[in-house]
Order: sequence, then C-alpha cells, then structure tokens
Amino acid sequence: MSEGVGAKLLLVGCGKMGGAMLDGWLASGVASRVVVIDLSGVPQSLEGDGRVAAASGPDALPDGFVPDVVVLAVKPQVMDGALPAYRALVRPGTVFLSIAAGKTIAYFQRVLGEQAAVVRSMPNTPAAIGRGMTVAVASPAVAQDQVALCDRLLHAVGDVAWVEEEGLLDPVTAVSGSGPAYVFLLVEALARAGEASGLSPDLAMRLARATVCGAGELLHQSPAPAADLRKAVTSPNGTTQAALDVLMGPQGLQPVMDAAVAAATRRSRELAQ
Ligand SMILES: NC(=O)C1=CN([C@@H]2O[C@H](COP(=O)(O)OP(=O)(O)OC[C@H]3O[C@@H](n4cnc5c(N)ncnc54)[C@H](O)[C@@H]3O)[C@@H](O)[C@H]2O)C=CC1
Ligand SMILES: O=C(O)[C@@H]1CCC=N1
Repeated sequence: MSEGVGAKLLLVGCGKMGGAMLDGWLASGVASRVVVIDLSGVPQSLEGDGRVAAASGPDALPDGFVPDVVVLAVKPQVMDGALPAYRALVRPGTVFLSIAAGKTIAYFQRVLGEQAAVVRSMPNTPAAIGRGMTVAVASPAVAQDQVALCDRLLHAVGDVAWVEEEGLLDPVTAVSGSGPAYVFLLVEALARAGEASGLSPDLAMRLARATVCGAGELLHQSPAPAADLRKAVTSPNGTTQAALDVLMGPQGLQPVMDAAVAAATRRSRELAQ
C-alpha cells in the first residue's frame, strides 16, 4: 500500500473504542475500505457507507479482500477465544494492530505465530473527537512502511507516541488509556461537592462540566505548564489557596492518584495472563 492511498482495514470488534477509531479513519480518509467483524455488525450510523462492510468471521471476508491492517479491538477477556481464527490472515503484507489492554506482543506471536507483524497500542476515548492520545510499540517483524501506516491511522484520531520498551504500555494504560475516566469522575465529584455546599444539582453539574471543559481547552491551547496555569488561578491567601491546601496536602490528590495509577498498572499486567 503506498502513502496517500487509503488502507484496507479489517476491524475486529467495533464497540466503544473500535467504533470511535473507525469514525476517525473514515473521516480522515486514511482508510479506503473497512470490513468489520462484530457480533453487532456495522454500526447503524455507517449503514449505507460503501466503504464499510460486515463479515461474520475471518473465513468469510469479501472476495479478494486482503487487509493491510487487522485491528484487534475486542475485550482482552474475549481475545483468547477470537484470536486463533485470525492465524490464517498472517502474511508479511498484513500488520496486526492491537488496542487491547494488557495483551502483549509475545501473547499475539504465541497465538498467531512468531512471524506475525504486531503493533501493540493503547488509545483513549477522546479519539472519538480526534483528540485521542495513543502510545504504540512495534514488534521486530513490523516493516517500516507498516509502522508508518499504523502511525497514520493512529494520528487520524489524535496524538501518537511510539516507545521501544513494551513494559511502558502498562503505566501508559493507567495514565492515558484509563485517564479520561478519572477526569469524568472529577466532574462528578466537583458537582457533588457543589451540591453539598448548597448549589442545585443542575447548576452544580453545569459549573463542574464547564469548568473541566474550559480548563482542559485552556491547557490545550496554552503553551504554559499545567502548574503555571494552576498558579494563575491561585491568589495568595485566597479561595483557591484554601482548597489547594487540602488537595495538595498529605491526604490530598497525589497519594490517591498514585494509588489509582498503580492499581490500573497492576491490572494491565494481570490482563496479560
Ligand atoms: N473503552 C476504552 O476507553 C478503551 C478500550 N481499550 C481497549 O479496546 C478494546 C475494546 O474495548 P471497548 O471498545 O471499550 O469494548 P466494547 O465492549 O465497547 O467493544 C468490544 C466489541 O467487541 C465485540 N466482540 C465481542 N466478541 C467478539 C468477537 N469474537 N469478534 C468480533 N467482535 C467481538 C463486541 O460486540 C463489542 O462491540 C479492549 O481490549 C480495551 O482494552 C483501549 C483503550 C481505551
Ligand atoms: O478499562 C479498561 O480496561 C480499558 C483500557 C483502558 C481504558 N479502558
């Protein structure tokens, strides 16, 4: 496949994450043809899109369809049952791009064969609006043009970082893969605290939501470090300082975040089993 021509993708699992990435690939034109294998078929929003077709399994692909990339986007827990059937698609011209938490390159090579070209990656749900963050690592069997193709696919839904050390994918999963959930929880907690201080539920949620969205966008648009943006809100001996004395104290956010990220990192390692 040459650069500039859309890739042929086989998407295995078209749920929340696979579906979000598929929208981005179609919108950007990086994929010209996508065959979806999912128990639920093609998402309703894409029915009638001539670039997308459904297949019941890897042995029932449309005539002549040879994927450049097989995207593995099923839950780690169903991967064991699903993956062996894809061994038949292993060939030098096809790269397997996994987004599954925990599942290692060694695991994929054990099931698909040593010669399988595998990229392990960890995206996140802001990919749905082109603002995802993905970290990826390639096995030695992946050719340079396949790295470039995976990079184009991942860039179509946000920012991308490549790493050499696969072990980093576990803390990556804990920080950016799961991270959007921590931010949504922050909105929920801020709204609940506003309610506890006397605001109506509607107003409290409106304020919490707008504050996290506005602060996130400010961070996105500003070259300043997060700490500087925080300091710009904090007047000496003012209200923010009073709150930050709690949040930055010994029982504050950092020890809780450390414990949360450590727990998610451990769980990512467990999912490899
Ligand atoms: N949701 C998230 O925030 C993120 C998820 N991931 C990873 O993405 C993968 C998918 O997660 P979600 O999209 O959240 O789950 P999901 O449950 O929304 O999607 C999984 C899809 O796989 C389909 N499926 C089940 N068995 C199948 C089979 N044998 N063949 C083909 N399709 C099958 C289901 O019908 C479903 O649509 C997981 O491995 C997860 O670790 C990675 C980064 C972020
Ligand atoms: O919770 C999970 O296991 C997946 C991986 C990162 C985000 N969701």
